[in-house]
Amino acid sequence: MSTNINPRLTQVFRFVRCSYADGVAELVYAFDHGEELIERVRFPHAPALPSSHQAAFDQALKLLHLIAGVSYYKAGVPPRIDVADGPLDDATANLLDELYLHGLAEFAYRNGLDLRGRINFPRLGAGSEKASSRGGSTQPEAKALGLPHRTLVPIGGGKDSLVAVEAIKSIGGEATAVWVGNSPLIAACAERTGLPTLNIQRELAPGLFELNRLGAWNGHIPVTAVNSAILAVAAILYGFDSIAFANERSASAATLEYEGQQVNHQWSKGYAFERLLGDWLHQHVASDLDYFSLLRPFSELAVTRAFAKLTPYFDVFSSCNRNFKILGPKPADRWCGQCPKCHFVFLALAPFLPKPRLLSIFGRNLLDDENLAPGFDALLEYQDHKPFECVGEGAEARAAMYALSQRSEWQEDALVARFIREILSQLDVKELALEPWLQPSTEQRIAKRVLPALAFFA
Ligand SMILES: CC(=O)N[C@H]1[C@@H](OP(=O)(O)OP(=O)(O)OC[C@H]2O[C@@H](n3ccc(=O)[nH]c3=O)[C@H](O)[C@@H]2O)O[C@H](CO)[C@@H](O)[C@@H]1O[C@H](C)C(=O)N[C@@H](C)C(=O)N[C@@H](CCC(=O)O)C(=O)O
Ligand SMILES: Nc1ncnc2c1ncn2[C@@H]1O[C@H](COP(=O)(O)OP(=O)(O)OP(=O)(O)O)[C@@H](O)[C@H]1O
Repeated sequence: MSTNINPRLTQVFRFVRCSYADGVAELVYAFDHGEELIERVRFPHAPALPSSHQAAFDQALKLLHLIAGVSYYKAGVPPRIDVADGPLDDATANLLDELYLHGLAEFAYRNGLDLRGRINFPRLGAGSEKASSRGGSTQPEAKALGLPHRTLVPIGGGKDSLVAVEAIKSIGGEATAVWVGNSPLIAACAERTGLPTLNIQRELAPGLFELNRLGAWNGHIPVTAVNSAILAVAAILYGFDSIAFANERSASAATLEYEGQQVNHQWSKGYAFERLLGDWLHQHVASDLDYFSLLRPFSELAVTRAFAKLTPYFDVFSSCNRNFKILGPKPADRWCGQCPKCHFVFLALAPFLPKPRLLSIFGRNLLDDENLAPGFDALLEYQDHKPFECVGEGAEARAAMYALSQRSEWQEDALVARFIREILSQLDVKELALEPWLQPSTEQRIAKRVLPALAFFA
């Protein structure tokens, strides 16, 4: 990218081309006629692709190109989107319109932008009723590829994916722990699972960092969608029939509502995206490739209860996202203790772990630090909205805090005592029970072969 381009002033975001050779996918983008931005995804020890799988692979790669473009599109959000390959079928255009609008909703809100009506991927037969095909696609399924009955289990370094791993291990069968990027923390968690591992490397186009320095728009992107698309390519390449994410039910709840639009930091972890991508893969890639979340029926509290039994992971895992920066310094400890993820995971594990055990994981008692009151207030949605982070619903944070307020070993800690003193009287105690949060819901799309893994949570 020539250094004098201000991406905020560009007119067109272009999906230039994508290619794959020798285990490396190249995804190429540009603003107007500026320099190319090239993202590379490296698939280690990639096997040769059988010719019967080529068409499916090409479709998955094309979707990855379109989805990963969100990191670059956001730098300028120009009024036009151009896809060099030509317009998209309705299902593909719908998926992308939804992903870019909702996945960038936090980005738009925090930058004071309104993306409604601005994101229109070019579609075949443009002018046809966009809304009519939103309700459910009638497109037939792609053919089955006879993919091996093996599961890719993405690992994020935190508690959720480790719970999913153990649930899948409980039913036997082949599974591989897979992660994108070069985090040593995630690598250590993946090793600890005892499963075979697969580490896919992703290099953002260096030009993006230059654009950021030049004052590009910047903010949150739906990174789970990017990881999901990478894993769909991997499933076809290496031969897996299932991709089992660990996105909990609570991820579908909006962070806040603004001018009639729901803003959800975790949109691409939510059920709406899971349905869109799962259906799209069945229609365009292979009818026997299943993409789903194994934790979809469960709240964050149900997940932390399950994780509390997984002691072998206590000295390796971390949910603190500050560990996962590509650039810049990482925290000295696995838990920074300052961010909403640290606060939430501490609070959500507390009802299910002996107190000394919890303190040994975090190295300190976050609920006994007055300075952290604003952080915990936001989690409880008390005088603030839920933080822009991957945390549970306000109501489940309140249920966890209430449970602690009833226990002598926690009652005197600064923030629990403050909850009892200042907040509890404003709440309806009937709505603070922990038990309802531990019940699974029925909404899920888990592949039939993997469904018995739900017994792990009984
Ligand atoms: C680790 C993190 O939280 N990063 C966010 C942070 O980025 P920062 O500038 O502080 O440092 P880097 O992570 O090194 O990124 C440098 C710049 O690169 C761009 N970028 C990075 C990754 C990517 O996939 N696309 C990109 O465009 C971006 O311009 C960075 O500035 O702040 C950024 C700006 O707000 C965020 O975009 C970074 O978020 C990452 C994409 C990220 O991986 N975040 C996850 C921890 C995250 O938010 N996960 C969500 C998943 C929700 C979902 O729907 O997918 C969650 O756990 O809830
Ligand atoms: N780098 C990554 N590579 C592959 N999958 C990832 C990566 N980071 C996160 N994921 C997956 O995305 C989903 C959401 O991530 P999330 O951070 O919520 O989970 P987690 O790290 O397992 O748990 P926690 O909520 O404690 O952080 C999980 O299925 C996780 O495995």
